[in-house]
Amino acid sequence: MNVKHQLRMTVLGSGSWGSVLADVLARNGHAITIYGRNAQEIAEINRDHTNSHYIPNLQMDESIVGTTDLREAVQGAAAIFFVIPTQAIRPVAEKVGALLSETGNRPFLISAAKGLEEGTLDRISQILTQSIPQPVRGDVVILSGPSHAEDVAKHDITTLTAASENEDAAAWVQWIVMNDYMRIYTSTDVTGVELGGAIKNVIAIGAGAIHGLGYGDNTKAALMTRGLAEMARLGVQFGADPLTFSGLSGLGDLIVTCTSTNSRNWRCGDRLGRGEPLEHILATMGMVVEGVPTAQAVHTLSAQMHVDMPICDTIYQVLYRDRPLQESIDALMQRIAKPEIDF
Ligand SMILES: NC(=O)c1ccc[n+]([C@@H]2O[C@H](COP(=O)([O-])OP(=O)(O)OC[C@H]3O[C@@H](n4cnc5c(N)ncnc54)[C@H](O)[C@@H]3O)[C@@H](O)[C@H]2O)c1
Ligand SMILES: O=P(O)(O)OC[C@H](O)CO
Repeated sequence: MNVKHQLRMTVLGSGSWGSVLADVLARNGHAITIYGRNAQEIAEINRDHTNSHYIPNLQMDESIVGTTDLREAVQGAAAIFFVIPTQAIRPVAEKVGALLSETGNRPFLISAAKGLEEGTLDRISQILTQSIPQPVRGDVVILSGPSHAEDVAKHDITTLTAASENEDAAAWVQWIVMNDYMRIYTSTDVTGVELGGAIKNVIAIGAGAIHGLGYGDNTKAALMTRGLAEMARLGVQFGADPLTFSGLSGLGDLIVTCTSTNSRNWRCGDRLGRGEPLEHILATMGMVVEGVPTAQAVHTLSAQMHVDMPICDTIYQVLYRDRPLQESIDALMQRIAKPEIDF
């Protein structure tokens, strides 16, 4: 265990990643409150130090305090981690903003979620800065990278990127999260880190789908490599550094999400490939599948920016336009021949 100067921090979201991140921070010596909306789950965390629905293999640090009271969670926190589904971040952040205006603390805002908001197409850093007034917030930091909660719960060696426009804020998050099984790198490319983390979820649905259909390793490698090209192509249009997509939040997360049965996005795709309807998959997953709403946002964003993203678009057509999977894959293969590097 890595004992550090104790800070009081809050994790918003008592799902799989929120519970594991809270545990990492508590084991690092910090005083952690975890906020959840489900009273039963929070009672279980406080009583048994477990979260059996979301992350059964985690035994949480006993110092973690669970609450369903957002005010109690926010008050006095040096940092607030947002670890809830992307589509829920704006309403929660607006409440946090109102509470911070009363409580007076000015915490770092750290997003560990990965996605784009439907409708606005905003990244999470944009949602946070729009929803929480500048005078009551510290710097925004994005924490992203290959990190299945199930593996971090086992203390598997894990690497992440902390990205912020303010290098010092990224370094602060690096310092509070790092220990002997978590190694954190810093970046100032917030846009690149966020877009990589969001778009890899869409590609992972595709990776699961081709597995479900019976395709093999060549096809998976093709999908991942060309998917990476698509995320970089969109990212550079927003000013991201193309090299960021070869890093932990891009390629690294693409590898873990496209090759692991732990991935909810991969599992969603696999079940689609086996012929299950999307509505049934989402209703029975019991956890968030970020790639589904993000596929819609990426579809609109790429059209607005005139960026060619045929794999993401195919996944969108399958998810939202009921286009048959096999027919979509055949159409992808029949596109006009082109050079590999085409930025
Ligand atoms: N699970 C992982 O391995 C992992 C790793 C890295 C990043 N992430 C990202 O973290 C985010 C959260 O994922 P997760 O795996 O913890 O999801 P999850 O489905 O396991 O849990 C989501 C949690 O958010 C809560 N929630 C949903 N809407 C809410 C609202 N309006 N207010 C308060 N709480 C709300 C749910 O009750 C649940 O506790 C996602 O963006 C995901 O991509 C997940
Ligand atoms: O289970 P997934 O597909 O939501 O992926 C979780 C994390 O983003 C992996 O880094």
